[in-house]
Amino acid sequence: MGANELLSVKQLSVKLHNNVILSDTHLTLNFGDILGLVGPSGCGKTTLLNTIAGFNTPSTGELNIKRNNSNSANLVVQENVLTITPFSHVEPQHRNIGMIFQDYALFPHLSVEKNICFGINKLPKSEQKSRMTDLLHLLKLTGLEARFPHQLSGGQQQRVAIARALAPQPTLLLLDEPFSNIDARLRNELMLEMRQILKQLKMSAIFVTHSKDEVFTFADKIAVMHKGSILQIGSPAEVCQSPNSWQVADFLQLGSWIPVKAINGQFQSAVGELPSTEDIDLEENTVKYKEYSPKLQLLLKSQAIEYYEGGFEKNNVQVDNISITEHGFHYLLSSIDRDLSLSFEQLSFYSNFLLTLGQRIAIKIKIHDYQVFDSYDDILG
Ligand SMILES: Nc1ncnc2c1ncn2[C@@H]1O[C@H](COP(=O)(O)OP(=O)(O)OP(=O)(O)O)[C@@H](O)[C@H]1O
Repeated sequence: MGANELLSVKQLSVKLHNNVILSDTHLTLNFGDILGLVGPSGCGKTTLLNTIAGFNTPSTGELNIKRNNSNSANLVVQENVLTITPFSHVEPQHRNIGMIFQDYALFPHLSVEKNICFGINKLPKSEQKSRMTDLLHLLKLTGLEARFPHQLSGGQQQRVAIARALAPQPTLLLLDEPFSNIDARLRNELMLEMRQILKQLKMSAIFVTHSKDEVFTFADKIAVMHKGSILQIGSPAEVCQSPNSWQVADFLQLGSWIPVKAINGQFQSAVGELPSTEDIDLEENTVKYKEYSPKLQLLLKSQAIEYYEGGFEKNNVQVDNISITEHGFHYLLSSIDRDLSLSFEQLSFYSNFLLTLGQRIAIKIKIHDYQVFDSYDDILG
């Protein structure tokens, strides 16, 4: 493992009740990084988290977890690396990992104080007291130590769950959908505060979420999962700028999709020909599509759409839906061209121009570095 790596997962597969849930999964996490696992429901996010925590056993592959808290290369010694394989299981309590469950799993019959100290009750009383006082302060829970979980708000319960997970001073924190039970209005504020706390503690963390907004606010890196594998891992900016597959771009809703046909390197669409591909390295792009695939899709961001005012003879779309947002009017456009192979129904377009429902207008694509993906493999399953 590299000096800065806290966790490495190699060729991991996991079977549950004879079903393959994870296959050939690779992942590395550096000290101090917060990684968000995202993907559609059922893709295996919780299974991966539970396998790292030690609640599932790998069928193949290997996990390596460092147990020390330091990222200083010369302090890392081999004995501090736990290696977990199908033949060498390490119990969850020996992994030095803290886990926060979606429902927080606080002990209802224990006070805040006893919940927090649950995992450190073998330490001397003075040490327990000192860690608890620090955590109460850090998580703004001072004064609530005698309360029971049912006497706390959802946000306070989450803070207690975090304090309890941090008390044993884990190397890694795992959080399963940590913000899903928090009121939508408070969620953003709480995410920013929790992120600050984890950064202050230099704590490494992996969290699971369904929400792209959550992952962009809370994570340093994101891993997009699909059908039991990680498709792409990188910083939010890297993944948004260069999604490596149709599934990644689609899950993160990076733009609208319109069908295209490739004819000698030139793409045709229901809103005209795309700018020339002369500058595009087709060799490189062939990893994303096969020229004759029947399901080539262009990823189109609203800013790449140019509106021709008064160009009615070139009308190619009509306005099917209008809503008002903080970015101006949001229109959903469908193509007028009914060529089934190229028509589209929901092109998202933000503009300050006032258009009316059913109005036909002309648009043009103004991008030069467009991204075309092949969604055929996904349709085949
Ligand atoms: N104990 C189990 N035995 C058998 N199959 C399971 C078990 N736990 C989960 N699965 C299956 O594994 C797949 C992945 O489940 P998992 O909970 O890891 O997905 P997820 O991405 O976290 O989903 P969600 O976002 O809906 O929570 C699902 O098809 C689920 O039905």
